[in-house]
Amino acid sequence: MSAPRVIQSQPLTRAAFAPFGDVIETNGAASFPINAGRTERFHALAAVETLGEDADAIISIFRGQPLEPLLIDLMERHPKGSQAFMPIGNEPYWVVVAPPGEFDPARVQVFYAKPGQGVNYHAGTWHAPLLPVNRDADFLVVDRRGPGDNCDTVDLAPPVRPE
Ligand SMILES: NC(=O)N[C@@H](O)C(=O)O
Ligand code: NI
Repeated sequence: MSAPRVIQSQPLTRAAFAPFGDVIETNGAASFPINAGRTERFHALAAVETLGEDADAIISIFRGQPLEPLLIDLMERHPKGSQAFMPIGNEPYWVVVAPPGEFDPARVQVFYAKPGQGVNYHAGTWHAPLLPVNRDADFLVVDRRGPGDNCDTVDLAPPVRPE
């Protein structure tokens, strides 16, 4: 395997992540009271895309493992639907993305997602598969179920090492 390309991570913010999808967090989000004021609703932080006939949205739990050695050599995209990851515990994770369209390795960016921060990849956004930083971690995942192939992959060479 060729020498890795180290990419410095950046904080996950709505503005920086906008070309790739949505950040699902309460920080900086509007809310309104419901349930007679006993609950705050942080409404519509992201929308679910399920393109094509007979497609629907499903909710799963992914138990992800860190990658050792931390070398990302594959990226994927889901052209027919969005994919959201919300950490269930308190573990940070790497978010490695590139804009939709033809994959351009020069446009790969790395975000460091803190506990409490979820992401919703828009349909077609290139991303590395789920990648906790330190230890196994569970995530609530909302994505598309439906006909047709919804996962394109591309090799990443040289591999990327987030930092
Ligand atoms: N394959 C699968 O369901 N998971 C990936 O899409 C991922 O982004 O982790
Ligand atoms: Ni995915």
